[in-house]
Amino acid sequence: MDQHIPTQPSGPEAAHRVQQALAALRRGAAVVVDAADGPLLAAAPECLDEAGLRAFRAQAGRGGLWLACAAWRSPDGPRALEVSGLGAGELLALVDPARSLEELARAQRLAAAPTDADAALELCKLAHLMPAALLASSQLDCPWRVSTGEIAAYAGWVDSALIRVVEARVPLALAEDARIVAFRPRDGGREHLAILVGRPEDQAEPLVRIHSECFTGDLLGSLRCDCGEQLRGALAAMNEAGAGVLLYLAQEGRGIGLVNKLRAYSLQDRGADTLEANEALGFAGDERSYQPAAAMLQALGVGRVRLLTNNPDKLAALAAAGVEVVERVPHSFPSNGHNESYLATKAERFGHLF
Ligand SMILES: Nc1nc2c(ncn2[C@@H]2O[C@H](COP(=O)(O)OP(=O)(O)OP(=O)(O)O)[C@@H](O)[C@H]2O)c(=O)[nH]1
Ligand SMILES: [Zn+2]
Repeated sequence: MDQHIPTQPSGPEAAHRVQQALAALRRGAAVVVDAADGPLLAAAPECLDEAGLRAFRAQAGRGGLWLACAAWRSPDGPRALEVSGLGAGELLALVDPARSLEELARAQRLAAAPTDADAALELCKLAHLMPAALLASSQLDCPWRVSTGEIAAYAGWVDSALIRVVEARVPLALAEDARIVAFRPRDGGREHLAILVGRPEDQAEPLVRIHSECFTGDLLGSLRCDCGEQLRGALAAMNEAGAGVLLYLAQEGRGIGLVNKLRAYSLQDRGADTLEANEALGFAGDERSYQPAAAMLQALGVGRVRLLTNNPDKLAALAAAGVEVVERVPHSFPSNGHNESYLATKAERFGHLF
């Protein structure tokens, strides 16, 4: 048996193994999570077709197949369903967050998930897939293996350093004197961008905005949220003030990824609010880390800021990372006929200061 014994849970080699596992999951292949109780074979049901499921069964051998979902939790941990006889379409239907919870609860077929199911579910989150995993215990060889320690250490390792890659002048309609500096995460993932208006490094306390990517709001002008207005409003305020830094973080959907955000939207269309929708999918309300934002400010030599935000988490995260927030500058815009309840939920359930 190819028993993988990690020396360090974090570092380039461990990160490489995690990344290979993420890519494998996304194309429907099975990966092995080396856990305390032995190897656990895992695949993402949303990426499995019938052929993939057959291959999974062959790798799993004679043991049973379990389906775990981060949303199916009891106070004792994740729960799972015995799914040995089911087809790929049936598995997918079971993890459909819009219908499964209720049905499963009624049938009361949920049992305690195999040990270390959480690590497999975390791997799905890192792959920006739905946190649901088909699981089996396996003794067979598999080219993609990661340990639970490597999975746990991965996000922190990625966030702990950024590489400053390039700087270019990019005149913007709202701020002609603008530059973009790109910062690449340590795992070679998508770059975070700092948009510098004027010369913020020359100001004692420049305006700063931490903005998480929102494809729908920023680019398409979606009216479901306030992101587009916040983005453009921040650039205009910085232009007006003569300088500022807008950190554009590659953290779509508060860190759950665009596809999962669209899943959350579809749950919101059935009555959930933005927090409940995240939770029904098995995510926390907010899955972001502001470590990259603090690291970018430090790299840019900006240690004291006036932060454009309504989000208390951003204030706390910057302070904890050693960036002094001398002032919170409120950053709200009128509602538009589609985002009233989104804005109300931010105030009522996320503690946003309006
Ligand atoms: N999961 C999820 N993400 C959403 C939803 N609506 C918007 N987002 C994402 O939320 C993020 C926007 O967050 P920010 O602009 O940083 O706003 P904020 O956390 O409200 O904080 P401030 O605007 O600074 O007060 C973007 O990544 C959006 O894609 C939603 O309904 N569900
Ligand atoms: Zn948005």
